[in-house]
Amino acid sequence: MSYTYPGPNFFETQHCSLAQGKHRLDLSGLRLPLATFKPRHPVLCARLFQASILDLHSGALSVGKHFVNLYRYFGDKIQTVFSEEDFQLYRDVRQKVQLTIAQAFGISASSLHLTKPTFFSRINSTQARTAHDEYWHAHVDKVTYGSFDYTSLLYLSDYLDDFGGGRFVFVEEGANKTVEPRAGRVSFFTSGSENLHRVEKVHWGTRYAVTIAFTCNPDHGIADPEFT
Ligand SMILES: O=C(O)CCC(=O)C(=O)O
Ligand SMILES: [Fe+2]
Repeated sequence: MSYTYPGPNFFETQHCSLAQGKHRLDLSGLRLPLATFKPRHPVLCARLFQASILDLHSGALSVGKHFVNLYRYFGDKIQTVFSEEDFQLYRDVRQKVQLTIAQAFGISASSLHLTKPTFFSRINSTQARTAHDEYWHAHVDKVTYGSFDYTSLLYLSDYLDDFGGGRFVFVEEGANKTVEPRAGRVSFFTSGSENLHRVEKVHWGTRYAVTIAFTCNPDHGIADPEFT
């Protein structure tokens, strides 16, 4: 199946604009599901202390070396964890990011499809327990995740106020370019080898972010999560 996909030169140009701080979108002030999850469920959150990934699409929440499915675990009671507004907000954010990426790259928003995994991440300075937790390795998203064509990162906490370390780094010969997470800051870039990147180890505090990915291939698209 063929689908439109901008060429590598285009990527490089866009990548440079990102490094100059252009591909940033400020969504600060938004209350996202993870932020509401914590105060509503302090006991659960304490028990799930090692949780690092939450995927609202599948319900997968990482707990130490394993994943539990929140939707299965809570069943009908999931409504005590999330509300319809949380899901609406998630969809609104996804749409806003999608429109912004389309505009920045000069493509039609309808040619972008949300893809998986799209997830919340929580990183603190506790030791990684599985290779999966080793977020600091340099990687190419398309290789790591397969279907990604565009990666976006929405940060939910502030570098140096909420955590130390944890900056996002584009790995480039001669010039590493970093993005400092700020709550509400969104950065986005094409997901190929032109954008090899890593996250610095978090030395203290807790860093929250959402990785939202898009594909140009409709076969790899996923639907927004629904509140049921
Ligand atoms: O959280 C970040 O800043 C980057 C995460 C990342 O590289 C990824 O999810 O692939
Ligand atoms: Fe990545």
